[in-house]
Amino acid sequence: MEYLKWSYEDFVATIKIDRPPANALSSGLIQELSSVLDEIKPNEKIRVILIHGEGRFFSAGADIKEFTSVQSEDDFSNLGTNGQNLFDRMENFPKPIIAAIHGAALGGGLELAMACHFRLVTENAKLGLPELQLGIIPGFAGTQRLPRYVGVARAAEMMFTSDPITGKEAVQYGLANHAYTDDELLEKAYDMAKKIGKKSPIAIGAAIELLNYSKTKEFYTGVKREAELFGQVFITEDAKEGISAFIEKREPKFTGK
Ligand SMILES: C/C=C/C(=O)SCCNC(=O)CCNC(=O)[C@H](O)C(C)(C)COP(=O)(O)OP(=O)(O)OC[C@H]1O[C@@H](n2cnc3c(N)ncnc32)[C@H](O)[C@@H]1OP(=O)(O)O
Repeated sequence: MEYLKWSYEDFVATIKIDRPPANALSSGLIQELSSVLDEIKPNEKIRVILIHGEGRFFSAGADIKEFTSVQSEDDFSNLGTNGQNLFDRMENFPKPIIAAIHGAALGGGLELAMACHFRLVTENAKLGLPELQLGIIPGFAGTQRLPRYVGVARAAEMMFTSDPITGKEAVQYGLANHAYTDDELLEKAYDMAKKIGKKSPIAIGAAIELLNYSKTKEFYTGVKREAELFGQVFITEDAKEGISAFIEKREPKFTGK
């Protein structure tokens, strides 16, 4: 494993995202996460998964630098579908997955966290979907999951302004369950994971399946349309401008083309 470090103890697997400087979710990292889930699924010594990030952030999202090597609408759309599929698998995974978020969970980083069964945060963490700042749209099912947690109006504000909310606000809005100090986060998250690990894995698996019944057919129609538009928006001049502006560390100038 190049980008993930993981181990398990007390029925809890801890997966650390370790891809400096921002734990950006490259296609290689997404592939590794999928392989880790393959290993964890049959392992009876693992009943709960805790995901967190090494360094300053949980994850700053999909790897914007990798975007510059993607050429076509279809390739970009497929990149979105890959992430959507992994995150759907996580949400339906038979073992609970908890995200412990410090620093920032932005774009794909928040989409990853939203696919976990719940989120614990630090008070000052930044959570947001800033893709519109890049002239693109969220593409790992964030357009469908964020409104389920915070409501359509708040999701609209977060996406349209690209402004993140704090960990404290995330708890108020229902996006995260609890906010802790930086020092407390991992210990509290691990304690909670251990507590869940003492439950019957059969009952927990059944509870996860039942919780996911609230996901409607519209969700899957929505993520399919998200993948199409993710590709269509990516081939615009505005997307080239937004991504270049990020890499060149300047404000983008969008023209509507
Ligand atoms: C389907 C999904 C789509 C997406 O997820 S699109 C991506 C959405 N995410 C974002 O737009 C977030 C972009 N990043 C930021 O806004 C900022 O960064 C932070 C708030 C996370 C941190 O800001 P600061 O503390 O000022 O650090 P820094 O100098 O901007 O970043 C440190 C290094 O990390 C690289 N980096 C940050 N985010 C990404 C990313 N998402 N993809 C690739 N690289 C990233 C930077 O470029 C830089 O690198 P260097 O030190 O070489 O200049």
